[in-house]
Amino acid sequence: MTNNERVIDVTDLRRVYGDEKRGSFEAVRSVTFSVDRGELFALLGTNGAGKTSTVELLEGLAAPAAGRVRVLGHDPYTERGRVRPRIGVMLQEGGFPPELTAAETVRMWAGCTSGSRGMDEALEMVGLARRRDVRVKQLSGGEKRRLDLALALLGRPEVLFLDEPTTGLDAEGRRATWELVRHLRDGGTTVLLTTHYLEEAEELADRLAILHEGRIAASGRVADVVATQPSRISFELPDGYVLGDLPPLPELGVSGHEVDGPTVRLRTDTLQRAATGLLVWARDEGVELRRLDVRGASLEEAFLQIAQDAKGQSPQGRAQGRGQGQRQGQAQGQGQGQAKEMVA
Ligand SMILES: Nc1ncnc2c1ncn2[C@@H]1O[C@H](COP(=O)(O)OP(=O)(O)OP(=O)(O)O)[C@@H](O)[C@H]1O
Repeated sequence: MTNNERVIDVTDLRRVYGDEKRGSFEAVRSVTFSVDRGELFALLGTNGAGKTSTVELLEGLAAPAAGRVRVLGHDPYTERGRVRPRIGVMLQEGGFPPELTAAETVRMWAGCTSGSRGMDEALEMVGLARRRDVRVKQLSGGEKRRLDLALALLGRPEVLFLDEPTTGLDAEGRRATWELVRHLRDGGTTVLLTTHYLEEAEELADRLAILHEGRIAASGRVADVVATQPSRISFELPDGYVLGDLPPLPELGVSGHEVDGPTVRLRTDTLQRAATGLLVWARDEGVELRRLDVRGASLEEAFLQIAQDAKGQSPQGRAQGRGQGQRQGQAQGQGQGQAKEMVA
């Protein structure tokens, strides 16, 4: 539950690596977003998009080149002492001493954390209670990630930063971590998550931002980001039929189509109208639309499209994009004559 208290507030954030002498690189370029108390916010993006670079600034591990960061009302870099005890951080790589056991690792860490949750409780929460006496070097990759999470939870943080928390976990471990993160969020913990698993963001995030080359390419509630993408209908044309035999696609609210042998794929922002129009047509014709598949857009489709659009806007992306999409028709022209040839 959120209560509109801005726990994370980021305005026009920039991060630059290197220097003028060796050459510099701007990894985070004018990023602005905020996260309310009790909200789970996901940062998504392709490799190198700038997720970790952004999160590190929020954790106070580095100072921004420009812009403003506030976590719990404080600058996490210059007021680290005020912010650090109230946040939990799960980095991408824990780097624990390999000879210590899981329990010793937690005990060592607990010594550096104020307001500690008990060691047993932390290990229990991440499902490592039975592995407490196993040395870190003997833990699996997924177990190490969970140990990392246990350490982040020790201080009963108000804000939890999770950088790719389920990378390396099997399906069961991933589900268990989702369950735990949801439970923490429901208990009022504010969570900032980075992930490459779009299903994870779909499952957990109240809101998200998609980063591309250091900029936010799209943001909002998951449903709103997904709703920017068209729904899809695919089916096989009945024997003896061609695309031009269907009702006019613009009248069905179809915004684009592809024909691949007998398979027709339609894109539409008015799914019910298009699906109804097609089914009524099939009934009236007395034919079956084989392999009929009707589906709303997914976050994965939205992500891929947004990343592709963002790439297309960079000079390099435009050059790469030339020549793409030639097989895709626009409903306005419909290209039915050409499609007839393709399916005849
Ligand atoms: N210490 C550094 N020095 C120079 N460049 C860096 C440094 N750390 C990251 N970068 C560059 O900054 C860009 C953003 O990296 P970052 O790790 O923030 O991306 P990311 O979105 O977290 O990627 P991934 O999903 O692969 O973890 C990349 O081009 C990366 O090569």
